Amino acid sequence: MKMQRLQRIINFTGQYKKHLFGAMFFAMLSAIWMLIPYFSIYQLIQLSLQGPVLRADLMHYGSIAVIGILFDVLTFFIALWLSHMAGFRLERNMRSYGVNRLLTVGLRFFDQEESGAIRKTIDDNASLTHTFVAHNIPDTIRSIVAPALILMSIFYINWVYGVLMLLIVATSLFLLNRMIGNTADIKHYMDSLDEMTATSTEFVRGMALVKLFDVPLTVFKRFKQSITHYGQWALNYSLSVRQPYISNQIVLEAFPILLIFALRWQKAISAQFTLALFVLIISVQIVMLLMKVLTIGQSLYMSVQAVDRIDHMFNGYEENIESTMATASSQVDFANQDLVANNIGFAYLKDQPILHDISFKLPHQKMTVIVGASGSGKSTIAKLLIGAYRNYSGTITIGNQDIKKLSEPQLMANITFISQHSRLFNRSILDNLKIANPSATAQQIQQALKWSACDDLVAKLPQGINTVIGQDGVYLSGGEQQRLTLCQAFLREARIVILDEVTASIDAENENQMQAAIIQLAKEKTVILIDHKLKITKYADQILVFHHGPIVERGTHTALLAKNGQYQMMLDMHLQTQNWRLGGES
Ligand SMILES: Nc1ncnc2c1ncn2[C@@H]1O[C@H](COP(=O)(O)OP(=O)(O)OP(=O)(O)O)[C@@H](O)[C@H]1O
Repeated sequence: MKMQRLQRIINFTGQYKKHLFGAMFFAMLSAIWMLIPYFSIYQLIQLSLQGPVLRADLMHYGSIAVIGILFDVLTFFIALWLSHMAGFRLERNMRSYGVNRLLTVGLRFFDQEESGAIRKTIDDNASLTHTFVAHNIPDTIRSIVAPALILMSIFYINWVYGVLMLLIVATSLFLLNRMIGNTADIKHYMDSLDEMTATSTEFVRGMALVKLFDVPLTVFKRFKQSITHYGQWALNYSLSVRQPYISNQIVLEAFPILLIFALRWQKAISAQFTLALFVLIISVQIVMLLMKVLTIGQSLYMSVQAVDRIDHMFNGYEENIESTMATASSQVDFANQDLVANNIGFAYLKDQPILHDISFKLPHQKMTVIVGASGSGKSTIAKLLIGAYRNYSGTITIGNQDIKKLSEPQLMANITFISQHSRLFNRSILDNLKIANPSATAQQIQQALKWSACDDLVAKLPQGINTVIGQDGVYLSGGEQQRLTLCQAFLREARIVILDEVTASIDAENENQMQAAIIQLAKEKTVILIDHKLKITKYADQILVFHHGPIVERGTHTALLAKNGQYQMMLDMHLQTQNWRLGGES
């Protein structure tokens, strides 16, 4: 299973797979060159036992050692260069994979997952696999091949020393393995690290608010808890590896020290003793190299997890698209069609209903305003209308088409959805408008700019409609951006426009201009406006009042005022808050 997953990571290197195999080959060569200095030392020890070592011998074996080191460095450099080529391609392909999967998931995904977390999951996991391929693979090859060759050579020289070396290395590796901990611990470590990173992002984002409102830092309790949790895990982990760590140090360091003491009591240095000392010293080197092999298990686990983590983020979000694949290719046209919702019931979480028995009709080319208390489900119904969630009870039809049977592209070709979070790209205004309708003529664009009250705004910009947003100090206010997104709505051919709280955070002047634009838009298209300012409601053909589940009132502004019910109450409260503000100003 792990091999298959490893194969999957390697497949992400694409055409650079051969670079990876090249890197493995050069890493093997470098391991052979790495042994040359040890060979020189061994030869010099042998010579020293036969008498004083000649300068010429020293120069000879010294030169061989230097050549060995140079070739070791060169071949390992080539190995790393090739593995980095493969690693960077892998990282790029992993990112493309993540981005392509973004295109396959339904809108529900973007409602449930935070954009920052999505970016982080794709970016961080892609870099994790890069480290594995670019660094760990050549390191591991070298760290396996070199010790294996050393061990074989020692066995060849003297099998007793071979066994001695094997014993030292095996004991040390056993202890080191205990130090690494199990995969559950590593997963725990990664999870708590992720949690700490996520909460730290929240901490940085929220800092401005803390300063503005002068609130105590206790609001970041979750951040503190995540640090404590991570710290606690790290401490427990360190304490749990205390014993094997100390034992390992004894194996690696105390034995050679004991041998040096033993040396003092020797009358003459025997060849056997010198060889034993050489074996011990070289064993330490082997353990150092093999340590890297042990940690590769950890890196491999983390890399395999990396692909799984990206997959996991998307799992379950493709169902919308798959279930409607059959009809995806056919075009549908909502022109002159009414939108009808019948007995809609919906809950994000089981047993926590948000919408209950909702029925309404949105006549085409009319303006419907949805109002209601915060959390009453206004945005939720909009999400159902655009097909982001399809697990609701009841039916939503446009003409005779059940929207559950339409694919997301079919729906989005006919519906424009704009929320207060809609943003423009940092491209020219014209480019942004063309995104809404690539075939819009200059005349249509001028008309849309006029209707959305953006013509003056564009005229004031240094390069007019070709001005690039965010460049040369050109920035647009939130209200100006909202007006331009409304201009996009005019340009789109979609017959239905849903506007979710688009005037929520804009000033009075922008609001008046937006209001005029929305009234104009309703002459062209079917408009559904979710609103809490209750200024535009008097122009609506229909108002739907939501109240935590069902629709409690419906009708025109005048009809609802006559009812003197929930709508009137909301209006009174709104007026009251406006008076408070006026009072504050005076
Ligand atoms: N993605 C989601 N997952 C789970 N619950 C959600 C999600 N989005 C909204 N909710 C919950 O559904 C309820 C209705 O939310 P919704 O955003 O539809 O209300 P709203 O009427 O638009 O409120 P507001 O006027 O404050 O924007 C709220 O209790 C909210 O917490």
